[in-house]
This record gives sequence, C-alpha cells and structure tokens, in this order.
Amino acid sequence: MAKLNFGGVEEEVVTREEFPLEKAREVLSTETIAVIGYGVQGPGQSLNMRDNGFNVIVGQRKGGKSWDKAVADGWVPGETLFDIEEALAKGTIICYLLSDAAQIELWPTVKKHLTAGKSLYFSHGFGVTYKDQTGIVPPADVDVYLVAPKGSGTSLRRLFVEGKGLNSSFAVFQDATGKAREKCIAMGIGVGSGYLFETDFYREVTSDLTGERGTLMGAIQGIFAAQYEVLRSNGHTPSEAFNETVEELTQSLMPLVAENGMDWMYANCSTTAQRGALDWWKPFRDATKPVFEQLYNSVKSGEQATISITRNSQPDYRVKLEAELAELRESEMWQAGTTVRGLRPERN
Ligand SMILES: NC(=O)C1=CN([C@@H]2O[C@H](COP(=O)(O)OP(=O)(O)OC[C@H]3O[C@@H](n4cnc5c(N)ncnc54)[C@H](O)[C@@H]3O)[C@@H](O)[C@H]2O)C=CC1
Ligand SMILES: CC(=O)[C@](C)(O)C(=O)O
Ligand SMILES: [Mg+2]
Ligand SMILES: [Mg+2]
Repeated sequence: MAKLNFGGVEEEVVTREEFPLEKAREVLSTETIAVIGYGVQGPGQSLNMRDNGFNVIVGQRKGGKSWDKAVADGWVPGETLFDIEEALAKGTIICYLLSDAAQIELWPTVKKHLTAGKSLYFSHGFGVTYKDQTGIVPPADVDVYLVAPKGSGTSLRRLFVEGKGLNSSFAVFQDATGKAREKCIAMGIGVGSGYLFETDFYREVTSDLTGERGTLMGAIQGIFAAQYEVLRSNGHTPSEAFNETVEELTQSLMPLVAENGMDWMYANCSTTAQRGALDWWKPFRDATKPVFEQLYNSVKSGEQATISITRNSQPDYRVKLEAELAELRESEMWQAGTTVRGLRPERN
C-alpha cells in the first residue's frame, strides 16, 4: 500500500500500479463471481468485470425491466444469466447488489447458498452494520468484504469505458479463508476502481448516508431551491434564476473545481466574485452546520436506516417515489432547466 499525505494526514491507499489487473485476475482465477441484482451498480460492476476478463455471471429475477436490460447488455440466459437462486448456487463470490431494503427479504435464500469458503461481497456497509434491523448476519466460515464505488453505477461504467476510474472504498468484515483482503482488493480493481482506500463497514455506511443526504444530493438541491426562490421572488426570470443557480455551476465552475480545487476556481473568477464568495462561504457554513450535525446523529443512531428500510418496504413505495421525483422534475426550476439544457450548443 502506498502511504500518501492527504492534507497533512498520512493514509494508505491501494493504487492500480501496485495491484495491477493481471494480479487481480490471478487472485480470482478460480472464482465464479455472481452479481445478484441488475439495477444501478449491478450493470456497472458486472460489465466492467466481464470486460476485464473475470468469470462473471448475473442473477436477476426473471422477467421485468432489469432482466431485459441484462439480456440487452449481452448476458445470455442459461449461460451467464440466471434466476437468483441458480446464480447463488453457481457463484463462489456472491455480490449482493440488490437495493439495501430488498437485501433483507432475500437474505434467508442467500444465506442458504453461503457454504464454507465462499465470499459475500457488498457495495455498502448497510446490511451488516444495521444487522439489528436487517437480520443480515453472515455465517462465520465465509469471507465478507465490500467495495463501494464512490459514485453512481452509471458513472462507474461510463468512466471505465473512457479509460478512467472512480475511486472506491474497501473493507473486510470477516476473513475466514485468510485471503479475504486480497480477494477484496482484486474485486475493487476488477469493477473498475481508480484507486482504493480502506475503511470499515460502519465508517463506510455512516459517511455514505451522510454524503448522499448532504452535499452530494440533499443539501445541494435544498440550496439550489432556496436561492432560486429568492431570485424569483425578487423579479428575476426563470432562465436567469436557473442560469445563476445551476447551469453556470455545472457547466463552468464545478468542472474547474474538479480539475484543480476551489481556490483555483475562485482564482479564475472576477475579483468581485472572489471578494463576495470569500465573505459569504463562512455564513453559509455556519447556517448549515447544525443541519449536518442533526443529519449525522440521525445516521449514527440508525434512524436513517430505519426510515430507508420501512419506507422502501411499503408496497406502494415505487408509486410514491415516482410522485416525489415528479415533484422535483415538474418544479419550475427543473422545468426551466430542461429548456436551458436544450439550448446547449452541443445538443443541437
Ligand atoms: N446506485 C448506486 O450507484 C450505488 C449503490 N450502492 C450500493 O449498491 C447496492 C445496490 O444498489 P443499487 O444498484 O442502487 O440497487 P437497485 O435499487 O438498483 O436494485 C438492484 C436490483 O434489485 C432488484 N430487486 C429489488 N427488489 C427485489 C426483491 N425483493 N427481490 C429480488 N430482487 C429485487 C431489482 O430488480 C434491481 O435489479 C446497495 O447496497 C447500494 O447501497 C453503492 C454505491 C452507489
Ligand atoms: C452514488 C452513491 O455513491 C450513492 C449516492 O451513495 C448511492 O447511490 O447510494
Ligand atoms: Mg455512495
Ligand atoms: Mg449510498
């Protein structure tokens, strides 16, 4: 592992140079990797592993959208695509990539197929960490580890195809064979990770749940909405409000942040903008920090897991979810966004 300095703190990371694809293939050469679930992570991880030359099969409920997508992606029924129980029986590394709530329901079936020496692989620390709520307690004689790509399965695949990679965290929860760590890292390389940083199941799930509820998804929409509403109520048009809230951020400024950091983005804006942004970021931090504290405590106590599980297991959850997504989509701000995006020169 390479020791690197992250802002003054030394951490160890696994890079592709020190754990090349060849080595990953060697470590997993006798394994049958069964990817269970073909939603968002399932396709990204299984296709990357297939293209990387691993022995991969997919297990998915027959019929339905995900099954058809798997067939369209080149998985062959009866050869590399099976119903879930068949894939569980054939697999020696079981990649449990159903939604976290669905993992609870299928657990008794999965457990039955976890014979000694097999591996149970997750992409989230959820099921194991919140075992009091999920009932997921792996048998003692299997390896249990996770690789959690830090991004959507869609990006994992897109970046892989472009020859890039997302970074992932990895963690070993249980090492029954003495080889769990090596297998875990090999899986991380196989699914297309850029570099791998080590964590444990608890830290993975608590940071992940905080991030997606916070700056990655929840907080950002909240801040967008607040600014948009203030601009609109002060007489600005939808296009002006959208451009100054979202479009400029995603098209111009965030790519600069991604490239070289916040100070560099600031340095490439006007002195007027810099002055204002430097004066205002701390008040925004101070205003939102209590909400982040509240969020973290709610994650830590298990309350967010409870909400996720109970809401996701309601029979009409999909319908309600669609209505909530429609509320976002049909809001004036995101409707204005559809029109603004349509005007991007490259879309014509
Ligand atoms: N969505 C993402 O990009 C990311 C997901 N993860 C983690 O990866 C894991 C998989 O997540 P997603 O790919 O988002 O899952 P998902 O919500 O897309 O569902 C995956 C599959 O589960 C199947 N499924 C749902 N309920 C089922 C049931 N009762 N019985 C059998 N199959 C059922 C669906 O057909 C679907 O193919 C989770 O642990 C998640 O936290 C980690 C990083 C990012
Ligand atoms: C994409 C990702 O890493 C998330 C936001 O944590 C998730 O989809 O659960
Ligand atoms: Mg995440
Ligand atoms: Mg997540």
